[in-house]
Amino acid sequence: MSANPSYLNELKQTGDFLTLSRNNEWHLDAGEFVLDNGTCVNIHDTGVIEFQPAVKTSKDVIYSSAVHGNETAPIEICDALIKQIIKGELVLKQRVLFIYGNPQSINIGLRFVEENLNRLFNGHHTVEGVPMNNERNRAAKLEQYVSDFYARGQQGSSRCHYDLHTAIRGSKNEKFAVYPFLHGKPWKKSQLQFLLSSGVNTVLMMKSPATTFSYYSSFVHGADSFTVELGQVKPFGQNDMARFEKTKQTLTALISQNEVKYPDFNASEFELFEVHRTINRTQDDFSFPFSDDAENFTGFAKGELLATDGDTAIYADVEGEAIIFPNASVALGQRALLTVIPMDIDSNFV
Ligand SMILES: O=C(O)CCC(=O)N[C@@H](CCC(=O)O)C(=O)O
Ligand SMILES: [Zn+2]
Repeated sequence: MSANPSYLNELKQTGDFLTLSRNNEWHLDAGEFVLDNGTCVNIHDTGVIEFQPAVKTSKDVIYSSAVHGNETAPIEICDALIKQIIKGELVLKQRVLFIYGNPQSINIGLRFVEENLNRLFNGHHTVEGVPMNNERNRAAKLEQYVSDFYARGQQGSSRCHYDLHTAIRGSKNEKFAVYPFLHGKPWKKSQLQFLLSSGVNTVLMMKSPATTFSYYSSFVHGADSFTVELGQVKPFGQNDMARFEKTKQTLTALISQNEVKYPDFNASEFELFEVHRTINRTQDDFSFPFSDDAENFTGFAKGELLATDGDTAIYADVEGEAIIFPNASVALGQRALLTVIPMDIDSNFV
């Protein structure tokens, strides 16, 4: 590590960590400085910047975006927050680590470069017989940055990680979150209240382990961790940022206040779904019977065709089985579709 990398002066002036990361697609020398308000700024790598306020903190917060490079709204939100912090306009009360997952994929305006980064976490980056590539190396490093960040936190601090995305398709429920599989541990009403305050009233409960960034932080670090879908993919400049104001305010409050009070939990304010099944693409010849305009959360009647995988036709097996993240172009063996069904609030909530 260079004690004083040449980019520091400009970063202090502009706060533009996004451009710095985009100009250094896979590596940036580490650097550090202290803001006038006492907050320590640590740049760990390209796209990875940590802020440690001088005060005693109680939360270790991670905001990630650009795990998929074409999902720009979350990148714009994080860019604005980072600039405000570096310029001293937003004063922190909590530790926060911002991550731009895949800077090169931002530059090419695509979901990924060689391989979907969000299928490589929880150790899946390193598999015997599978050659490493930039995304596999990046997933391994991001896991390490997350581990180090949580390890340096105060004893007893609460841990959270919001991995911010946008969906490829339009969605009947514009914003929604994926609650990773908790292996039987209860879901938290306080987290649902945080999501509601962010403008997210729809949550999908996963039923099995995953290779996603949010599952990794949840499973390995016990963080309250979510994939948060904030609308539909759009190029930079075409996002209606007014639609993300509640999200930005709630993310801001979490890191700039000692304790945030949310209204009491009221089940009627949420739409909760459980994952009914995951349909993987196993054949080159994989297709959906519906158009690219079909939105996430579109329900199908029992017996209707959902997908064709080679010679296998897959039909809805319950009334109202609804589609999430249909993508016929995924790599063989990967998830091409999730289906969900409505879920009641039951005793597995605390
Ligand atoms: O709209 C789509 O098809 C994908 C949007 C997206 O990137 N979603 C995440 C969800 C991760 C999770 O299941 O927690 C992904 O597919 O990686
Ligand atoms: Zn995504």
